[in-house]
Amino acid sequence: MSHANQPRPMTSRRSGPLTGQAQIPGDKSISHRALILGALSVGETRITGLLEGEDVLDTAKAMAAFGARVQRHGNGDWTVNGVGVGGFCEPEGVIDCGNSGTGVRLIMGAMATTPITATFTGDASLSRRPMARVTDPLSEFGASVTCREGGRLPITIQGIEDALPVRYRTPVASAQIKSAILLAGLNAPGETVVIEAEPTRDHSERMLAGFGADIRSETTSEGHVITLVGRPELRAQPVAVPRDPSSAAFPVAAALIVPGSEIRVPGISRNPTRDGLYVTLREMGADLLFENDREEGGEPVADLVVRYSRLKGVSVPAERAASMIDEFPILSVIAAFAEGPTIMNGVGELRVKESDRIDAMARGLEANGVRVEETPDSMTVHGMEAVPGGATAVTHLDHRIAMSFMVLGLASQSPVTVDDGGPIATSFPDFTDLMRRLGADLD
Ligand SMILES: O=C(O)C1=C[C@@H](OP(=O)(O)O)[C@@H](O)[C@H](O)C1
Ligand SMILES: C=C(OP(=O)(O)O)C(=O)O
Repeated sequence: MSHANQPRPMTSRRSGPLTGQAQIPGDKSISHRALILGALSVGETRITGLLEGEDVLDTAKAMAAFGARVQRHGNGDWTVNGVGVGGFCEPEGVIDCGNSGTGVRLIMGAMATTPITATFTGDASLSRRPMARVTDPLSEFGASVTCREGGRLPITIQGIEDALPVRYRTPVASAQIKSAILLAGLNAPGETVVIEAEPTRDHSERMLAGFGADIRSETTSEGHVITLVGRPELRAQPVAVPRDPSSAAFPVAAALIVPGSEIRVPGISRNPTRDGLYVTLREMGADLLFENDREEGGEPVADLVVRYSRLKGVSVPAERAASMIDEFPILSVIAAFAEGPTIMNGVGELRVKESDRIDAMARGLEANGVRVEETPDSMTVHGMEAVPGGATAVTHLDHRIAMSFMVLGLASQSPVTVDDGGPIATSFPDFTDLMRRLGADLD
């Protein structure tokens, strides 16, 4: 699915104090995985709290195309009757993953060791993104891959029947590469091993274990090593999807930079592979209070109270990047209101997300009067007392760029406009209404 083709400009304006409770939607990463693992399981998986953003709805459609029975029963309430590991049927049509890198990469992994053929496509943003990082290891299982030059979509994969297990060191820190390999390893005999130089989000490991797979993670001299025993019978599970810390980052940022604000964000993830932004904000002097630590759906969560804070710039270490990889756009907005520079290191991966996020944020911030310096894998934002605003930022079909500049405009001197807010629907369809309920002036 692709969001409306007509660009939808949005504008945000300097707002009064934000107050109230921000009910964040379900985690996008966990939602994708719940649908895919449900489809690869025997029995009925009931999912509650599923994110009903376009990315996830595209994955739901894809799982149905591969033969699972996927049904919506109410807001976030879904069931998936799976076909078992290796049970995917050959889809009749092309699998359109819209704007979603997670969707297309994990689904290619899930089907690569089943003897069926599938063709994958996506929107203009997804079609620019590198896919060889996933199709290369899938070829090592024995799958045949046909793709556009440069390893980009559209891609046709002919899955292999007698796959061989793979031992693979990921070339960059990427949970999508890791997860695609693990999903392919489900239908290979023996042990499939993924080695990461540094840990990335561990939702796949947690959920594969929850569905009955034999999977273990350990840190050795080689790095972070994940070992999966192939050909398990995955058992259908109830999945309660926790709320998305990457989506929560936007109202959290707004409360931090709009004077007089205090908001509450219930049930936010405290998964250490996802909390780098909150560690960084604490270092910047943010007033963050986490309460009621608990576990939901196998994930650590807590309630967060955020208050407006006078912040100072910091240097973010490169080894923290993976645990906050999607939060750098909104961090660069927060940094614009901090005292001194905020240096973001080891962020080269931002250049191959839905957009080149370093370039998109640097150009948009500069247009709105903020000084930014960049290198191939770093970005430095120089904070200022009063951010001018008053310009239009180009979003390049990137939801997090759009939401970041909508937050900027809530505290800048003059309004901020984005050329197209449509892509926000891929991850946070309720963003505008939720922000308005907190008192934000945007449309
Ligand atoms: O595995 C996932 O669900 C995701 C992993 C991240 O990508 P990489 O791990 O490939 O950097 C992140 O950018 C994306 O939003 C979701
Ligand atoms: C990069 C992101 O998602 P994906 O890779 O799934 O498109 C994101 O949500 O910021």
